[in-house]
Amino acid sequence: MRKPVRIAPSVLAADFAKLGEEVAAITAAGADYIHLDIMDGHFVPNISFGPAVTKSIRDYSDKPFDCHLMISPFDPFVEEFVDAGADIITLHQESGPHAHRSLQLVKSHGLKAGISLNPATPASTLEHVMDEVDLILVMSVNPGFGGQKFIASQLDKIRTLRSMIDASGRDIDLQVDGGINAETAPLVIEAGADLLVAGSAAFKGGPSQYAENINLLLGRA
Ligand SMILES: O=C(CO)[C@H](O)[C@H](O)COP(=O)(O)O
Ligand SMILES: [Fe+2]
Repeated sequence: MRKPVRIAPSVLAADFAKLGEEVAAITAAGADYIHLDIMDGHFVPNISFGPAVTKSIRDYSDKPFDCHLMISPFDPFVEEFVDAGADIITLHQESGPHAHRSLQLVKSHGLKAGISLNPATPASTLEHVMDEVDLILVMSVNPGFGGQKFIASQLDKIRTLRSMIDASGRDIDLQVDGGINAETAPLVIEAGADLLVAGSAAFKGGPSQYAENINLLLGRA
C-alpha cells in the first residue's frame, strides 16, 4: 500500500539570518522532514552550509533532519553529519565510484541512507543498490540552486523507480526535489513520489503563509 505523501521543506529558501526560527516555524506549519541542502562548490556550482550550521539548528525541530549532500568526496564527511544530528543522509550517485560502500557507511551509523540521481542519470543505475537504500531522491532540476524550473522528463524516471521500489518489497521513500509547486506536485505524486521537497514554494510569503503553502503542495487546500 502507498504511504501518505509527505513534505520536506528545504531550508535553502529560508531566511538564513534567522534560520533556527525558520526551522521552528516550518515545523509548526506541518513539515514532515527538514531538508538540508549541503553544497560544496565542487560537485555543484554553489556553496551553502555544512555540519556546524546543521548542528546549530538541530534543536529547533523534532522532525527528522534529511541531509541532501551535494558534495564530492562524500565518505569523509558522513561522521560530521551524524554528529550534527542527521537522521537521513543522501549521497549523489554521481559523486564517486563507490555508492554501495557509501550507503553502507551511512547505515553503519544507524541512520537511513538515501541516494540521489541528477536529471541525466538513469534509474537503472540503482538496480544493484536497492537492498541498501532507504530513500531515493530524483532531482527534477540540476542540483545547486533553489528556484529553478521543474524538468518534466523526470516524470518517467519517477514512474520507473516506483515500479522498482514496489518490486523490491522494501520500505523506500521516493523523494522528488526541484521546482516543486502547486502545479508540479500533483504530477510527481501521480507518477509515484511520496516525499516532496520544496524550497521556494514552502517558504514563500514568510511564516504566516507556511501552513497554507504546505497544505497547497499536499493538495489539502
Ligand atoms: O537540492 C536542491 C537544489 O540543488 C533544493 O532542495 C531544491 O532546489 C529546492 O528548491 P526549490 O524548491 O526552490 O526548487
Ligand atoms: Fe535538495
